[in-house]
Amino acid sequence: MFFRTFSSVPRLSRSLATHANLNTRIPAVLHLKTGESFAGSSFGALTSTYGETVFSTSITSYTESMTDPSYRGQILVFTTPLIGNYGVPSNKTPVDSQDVGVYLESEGIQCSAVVVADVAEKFSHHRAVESLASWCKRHNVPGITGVDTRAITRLLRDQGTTLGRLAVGEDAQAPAPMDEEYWDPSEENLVAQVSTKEPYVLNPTGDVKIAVLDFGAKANILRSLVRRNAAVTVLPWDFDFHAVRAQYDGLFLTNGPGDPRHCMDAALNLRKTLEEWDKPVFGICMGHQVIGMAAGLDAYRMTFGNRGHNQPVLALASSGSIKAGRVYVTSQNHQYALKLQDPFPAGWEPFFINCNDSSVEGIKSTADSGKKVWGVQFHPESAGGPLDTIEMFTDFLAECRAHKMQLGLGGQDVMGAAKVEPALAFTNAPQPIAVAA
Ligand SMILES: NC(=O)CC[C@H](N)C(=O)O
Repeated sequence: MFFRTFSSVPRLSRSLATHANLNTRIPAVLHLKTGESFAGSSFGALTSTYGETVFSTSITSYTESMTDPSYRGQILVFTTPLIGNYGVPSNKTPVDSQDVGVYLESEGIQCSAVVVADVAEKFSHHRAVESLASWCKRHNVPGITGVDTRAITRLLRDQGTTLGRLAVGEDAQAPAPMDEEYWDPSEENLVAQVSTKEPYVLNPTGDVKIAVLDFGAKANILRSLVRRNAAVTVLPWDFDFHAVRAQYDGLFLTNGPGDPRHCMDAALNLRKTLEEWDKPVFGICMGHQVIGMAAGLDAYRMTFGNRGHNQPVLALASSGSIKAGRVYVTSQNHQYALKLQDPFPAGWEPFFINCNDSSVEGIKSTADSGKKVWGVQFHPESAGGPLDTIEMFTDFLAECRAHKMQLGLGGQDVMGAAKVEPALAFTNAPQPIAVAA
């Protein structure tokens, strides 16, 4: 196989030598399945790994990105050259917050490895408790530094997301893996690995009951609901929501890693719910893709996806705080997207498109469909990224509250024949959910 080795950028190598506590004498090599190899130095865990090599253009928020479950199975290349300069905060929720239990986006680092031009071992931030290198080491995640991330990014942009291996220490001396040795995370159902195994409840005294199907939820999605006083029940991704729908005022579908085709059953279940239920439904990223598949749209794999905190999207329709014709700057992390088709399935319309590549960034139910369903490919909850679309959470909960009020006033069960179970007495402890007969 054609094999090229790119050496480190000299300027970066010199700056590396000034950092203490890195494994700077320990070699590391990033191999791409397409035949290129990039030699640098190890930081973080002294272990080798496989993954899907992707790049993110985010300038800050490396801790949030690395703990985002949607990055599961990915070797994350940061295009910003200096990463680690503000260290890593503790991942315990501050005592004044009763919400989600973690400060970052999940309990631990989710990506397989990180690729950084110039990792900073010296860090400075009032919240920082350790360096990026020591955090990676504690979570057994390897990193490589001193490589030309510009060259890697240009390759990935041209040839698309590419399977890779980060070889560390003695492994770095070994030849590049054979094609069949590369691990392809898209073959696996990564959602099943990261979703909660048991239902649990946050903020049980909230005034509106929201069920969350967890495909790999970022903590800030849960925080964004709880901070707007929703009582949030987080359910496993494959939970039979249809059977318990009567207990909730709205349904939320989260982000999640991997190929959305692994979630086709969830989409088919959702289709059943959407046929019989008119309460509000909101989905983000994987959740949006699941809504789209339920609506009859196809999902496809993009060349290199969109990852970064500076993706402009144009609103095509007005809804709540979103105004048609405005451009919102958004946080994104996805490899797949819904196909734009003409006409759209009956009862659905495009909501946003990406200003860079014209990909579908959102869909919604039409005003005359009698439904209140929204899906967005980007991340309104940010963490990291701009807060341009954060009020979509307020919009969603306002719709859930309005719907609940109508029910209260009319005293009618909108599900017709469906039997309404008495609300469960939830606590914060994980507990089984009663399934309506
Ligand atoms: N952040 C997400 O939910 C990503 C969704 C899906 N895994 C994709 O890559 O497109």
